[in-house]
Amino acid sequence: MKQGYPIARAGQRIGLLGGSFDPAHDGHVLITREALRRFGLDRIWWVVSPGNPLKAHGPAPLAQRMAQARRLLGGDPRVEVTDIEARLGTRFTADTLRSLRALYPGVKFVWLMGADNLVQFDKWEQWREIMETVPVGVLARPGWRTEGRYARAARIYRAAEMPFWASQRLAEGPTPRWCFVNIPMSRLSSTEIRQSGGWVRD
Ligand SMILES: Nc1ncnc2c1ncn2[C@@H]1O[C@H](COP(=O)(O)OP(=O)(O)OP(=O)(O)O)[C@@H](O)[C@H]1O
Ligand SMILES: O=C(O)c1ccc[n+]([C@@H]2O[C@H](COP(=O)([O-])O)[C@@H](O)[C@H]2O)c1
Repeated sequence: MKQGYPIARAGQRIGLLGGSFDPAHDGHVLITREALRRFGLDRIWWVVSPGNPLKAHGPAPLAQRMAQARRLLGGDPRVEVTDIEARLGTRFTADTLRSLRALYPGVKFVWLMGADNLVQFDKWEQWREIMETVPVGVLARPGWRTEGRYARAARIYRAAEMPFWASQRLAEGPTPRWCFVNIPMSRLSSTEIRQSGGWVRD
């Protein structure tokens, strides 16, 4: 594997949590720990985005966000903070996933997101390709549980939804498949932290 790219073995179940992490907070840590357990994952990579294609304002510098995310995680060996999108030169998730599949044959990737992202998922570039090629794990977020469950993408792919009690098998088997899990929730958000002055950009 090229330098700077995370290591993974064929057969490993790896969750990908994409985000701006501007800054990372305990809500991210909570959903990461829950996703590991609920979706039966071996590892989770935090895919720190160079910039969300749907957001008009750019985030803090990538290096600053990566360093803060690593400090927050405190060296949990199951979680890796990666700048893989900057390395791959991808911005859209569908492109990132296509590149990762080619780079890591045999690795079982799962795309993870909070319920708020499921609501706007049908606006993402080639979102159907994402659904058709990668299992998707959705984690409850305060204020978004109901909207998430009835989002357009959720309705279109209702037949591919796995029951919560089978969530541990999300990474195995044919796609499309997705699963929504109710978890203990955190109200934290990066927007609120930024607005309260809790994150000063370099
Ligand atoms: N408190 C939370 N509960 C559940 N999911 C969350 C929570 N915070 C973030 N997420 C999820 O983590 C991923 C990355 O989130 P992101 O970096 O955008 O943080 P955010 O707090 O949503 O930021 P912002 O407020 O800037 O939109 C997204 O899939 C998002 O839905
Ligand atoms: O591919 C897309 O069209 C797309 C549109 C919006 C968001 N995303 C991804 O969703 C993840 C969460 O984004 P954000 O900015 O809400 O933290 C992050 O990995 C983004 O690259 C992807």
